[in-house]
Amino acid sequence: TTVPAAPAVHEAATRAATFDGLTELMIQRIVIGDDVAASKYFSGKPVDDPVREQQILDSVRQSAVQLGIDPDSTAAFFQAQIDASKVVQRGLLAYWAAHPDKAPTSGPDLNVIREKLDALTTQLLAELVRVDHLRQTGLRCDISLVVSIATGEIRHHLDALHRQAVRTASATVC
Ligand SMILES: O=C(O)C(=O)C[C@]1(C(=O)O)C=C[C@@H](O)C=C1
Repeated sequence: TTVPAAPAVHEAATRAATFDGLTELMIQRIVIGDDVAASKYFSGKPVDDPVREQQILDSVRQSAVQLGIDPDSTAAFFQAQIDASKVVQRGLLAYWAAHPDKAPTSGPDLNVIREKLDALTTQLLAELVRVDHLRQTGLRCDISLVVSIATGEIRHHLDALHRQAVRTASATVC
């Protein structure tokens, strides 16, 4: 009988994994912040919705337990994603207030945007499971993250505001 070499298998998985998938989804969520900002520009609703935030955090905690990942670090990760959206929203709303000619001419329905964010939450949770081991590798985690973020920022042509949001979003990954 062959005994599987568990540490070797784990090594291989660690080497193979990257943060490319996770950072892609984080950036997609940040870009949706543009739609949220446009919707709030027209509705006048505040950027902060503490009730909605608590719903998201409670729900991801429950999912984390079911998926076998740490609920506290999962909630911290999603709090960072929410904070990143607020960076984008505040930046755009301030810019549009100062330059109304640059403001959007229509805003999408917030409920429709939230459905998109909920779908991304499910995908982000699956990625957190996939990269769970990589998040605990210290310097290797930091290096992998920097590479994936740089790749994603270039692919999405992110401006300074959105790159700032990526920094906020990625703060709790490693
Ligand atoms: O749903 C909203 O109203 C948003 O602004 C999005 C979002 C989020 O990132 O999920 C961000 C800030 C709010 O406090 C609540 C949720």
